[in-house]
Amino acid sequence: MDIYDELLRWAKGEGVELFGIEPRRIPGRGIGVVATKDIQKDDRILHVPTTTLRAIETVPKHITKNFPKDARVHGLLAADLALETLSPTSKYAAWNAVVPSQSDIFATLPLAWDPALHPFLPPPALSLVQKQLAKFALDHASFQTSLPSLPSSPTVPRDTYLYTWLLTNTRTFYFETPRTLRLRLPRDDRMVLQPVADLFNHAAAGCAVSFDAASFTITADRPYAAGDEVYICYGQHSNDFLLAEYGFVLEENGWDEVGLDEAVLAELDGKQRERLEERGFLGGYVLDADTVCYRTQVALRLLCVPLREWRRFVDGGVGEGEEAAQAKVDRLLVKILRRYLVKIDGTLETLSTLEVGEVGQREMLSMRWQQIRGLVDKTIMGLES
Ligand SMILES: C[S@@+](CC[C@H](N)C(=O)[O-])C[C@H]1O[C@@H](n2cnc3c(N)ncnc32)[C@H](O)[C@@H]1O
Repeated sequence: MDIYDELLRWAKGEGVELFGIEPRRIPGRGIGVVATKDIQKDDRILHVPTTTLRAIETVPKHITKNFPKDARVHGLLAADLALETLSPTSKYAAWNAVVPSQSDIFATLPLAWDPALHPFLPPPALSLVQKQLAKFALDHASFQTSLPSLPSSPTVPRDTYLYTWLLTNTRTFYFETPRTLRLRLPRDDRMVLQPVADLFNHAAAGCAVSFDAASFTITADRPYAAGDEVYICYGQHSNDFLLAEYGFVLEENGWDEVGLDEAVLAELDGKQRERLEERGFLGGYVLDADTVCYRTQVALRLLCVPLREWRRFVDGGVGEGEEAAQAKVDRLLVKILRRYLVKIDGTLETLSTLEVGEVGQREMLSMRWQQIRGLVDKTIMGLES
């Protein structure tokens, strides 16, 4: 019996039901879920009882009681995995056997890459990785403090905990349990691990995931032919988000966007930044395949029109010289984006000769910067036409 059959046998015993799908190895994406027969739109394809979930409630008491009262669910689930995976008699052995290995996780997740590669992440991805590092440091400190009080005082290397922490980060679903609600945990920490449902890969549009107190259900969003990979959508995420949080980028991603803070903020002096801050418009500048965001328009307009006119624009008023003002903003934007293209090309050039990290990691970074270059280029062409 292979590891997937073993997982399905175990899952069936837990009440998990699969309808016309099965897990399969997919080149470049680890494991994914594939249709074993033709599936119609709205067909129910997976049903997972909430009793199978690994949640804050299922973390053994001897672990939770040694963690601080306000410990994050993420940190607790990772602790449970790190301690339980070490045990050969794990109740979750069938699930443990199919999840990505430590070396796979470390190769794909930027947080675990050689830090010398971090400056080459696009700024929005870098900012997410820095936030992850801060959260990991807190969770790891709690974990280390708790180890001596656990039965047999185990020794768990930092890398083992980092592995289970990242595994948790890439495989959890949003779910409200009685305890996450009672403790009023932040939304991003209302997480559960969901064996089998966690085998679905992501696409910009995918099957619908719904849940209630009793179960999670996944329903086909469209027809699938036998042999097709079936996806869910982890959220409306840009490729920078997917890279930082999940370690991949999509070739086709209608939710993709390019962060422009670096390029736009460089144009602003201290007073201008202060003005934008006062009105809630400092930073968060992005463009996507179709538009440059309103926040960017507000920031650049400050550089193009007298203050009184800018204030009227921010307040939603349109003055007489609106067309001329917008033309000025567009010209400035083209100039800024052209400068940004030069910077992107420099980054791509450096990446092509860099020797830190793994080849696959540098290729992933180059691919992402090429995507960003494509979106910036497209925007310039749109503005100039
Ligand atoms: C919830 S798991 C999905 C199952 C996973 N492929 C596995 O082997 O166990 C999420 C991970 O799957 C991979 N993944 C998901 N969607 C992907 C996609 N569209 N392309 C490449 N990798 C993807 C990433 O490594 C991500 O961190």
